Amino acid sequence: MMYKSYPMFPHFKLFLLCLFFCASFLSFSLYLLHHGSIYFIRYDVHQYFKNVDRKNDVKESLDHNLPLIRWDGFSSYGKSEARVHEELYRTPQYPFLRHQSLQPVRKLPDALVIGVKKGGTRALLEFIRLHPDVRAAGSEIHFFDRHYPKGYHWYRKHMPPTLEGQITIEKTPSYFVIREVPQRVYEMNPAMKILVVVRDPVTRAISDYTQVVSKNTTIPKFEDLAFKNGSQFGLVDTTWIPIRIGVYVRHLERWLHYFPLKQIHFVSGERLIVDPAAEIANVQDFLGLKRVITEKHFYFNTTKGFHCLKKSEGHSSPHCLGKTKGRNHPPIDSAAIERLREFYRPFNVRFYQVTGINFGWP
Ligand SMILES: Nc1ncnc2c1ncn2[C@@H]1O[C@H](COP(=O)(O)OS(=O)(=O)O)[C@@H](OP(=O)(O)O)[C@H]1O
Repeated sequence: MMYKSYPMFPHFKLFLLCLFFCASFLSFSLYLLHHGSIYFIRYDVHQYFKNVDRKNDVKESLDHNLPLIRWDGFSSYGKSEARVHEELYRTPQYPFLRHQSLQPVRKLPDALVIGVKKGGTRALLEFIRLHPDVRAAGSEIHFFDRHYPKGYHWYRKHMPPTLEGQITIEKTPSYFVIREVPQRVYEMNPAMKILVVVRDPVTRAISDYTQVVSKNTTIPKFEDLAFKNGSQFGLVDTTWIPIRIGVYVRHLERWLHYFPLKQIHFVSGERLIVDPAAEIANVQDFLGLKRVITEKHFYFNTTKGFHCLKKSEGHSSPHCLGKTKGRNHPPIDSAAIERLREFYRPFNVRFYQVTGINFGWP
């Protein structure tokens, strides 16, 4: 009788079971659609970079031209929520959000600090790398002068890992003066942003000499090296490298053969010492970065006699550049200094004309 009044009962039970599974599957799918797409996108990005890496291994391809992967992981959020998240994601103060979204990747540099030696290149690099959108190779890589035959793959391996939107910077001060370097940089990336810190060439030469003498106390006096034998500060020895480096316009002309002036930013080494925030503001503009590094990041250390950093990557406490930066220079005969100023003056004037900047060197 029971079976007669509910003839469909056994199938009905099955029907209910199916309904339960369908409902569960549907809600799980909806959940995935809402939250899970982020993981699929992240996986795609990861795969993309893996493929890029593999391609580079084989072809040494120019990965500076790789398109940036745009984040659209919030597309499944409601519109306003997506905007809020996207804003947070793009704000430099939230690197951890970025960190969650992309695999870091080593890229060839977007910008180079090419010189000049003893101009203040370390200070520039340490200051600009405070910016959350900048990653820098810590040491001088010397790719374009010493290690060029090792190829782009080798170079890229020496770059720090970056996240989307971050730029990579490398500094090797000898690049400015080595003949082959401009062409090599151009061939790798004609859009390379180039930074040069320049300093009064006489002070620069003395600084260079100070470094040499600190390693080898037996070398002759500065005056004996800077002038031809017995010329009594008459004939400047232009074969001596510390003198040659200071003829900036000659080196610059070689770079201008490959790069337009607007792609080269000049930093005044003197201003970098007295007002680092102002110089770094211009550098941030040149690199297309938000002005994040300001005077708040620096303090003047009276013992060192230079500006130091309140904190930086790898340092949570205030610190200055190392003791090889900001050394005392040996006393140099004033007549020798005057003669060197005379020697450099026409080259400096030409340099001001070419760059359109008067650096005000005496
Ligand atoms: N904040 C701060 N602290 C210390 N030193 C500073 C700073 N800003 C600029 N400078 C000047 O940087 C000079 C060294 O230049 P470089 O870093 O280009 O030298 S190197 O080519 O990398 O060896 C170094 O030259 P010397 O004074 O001759 O040692 C400094 O004058």
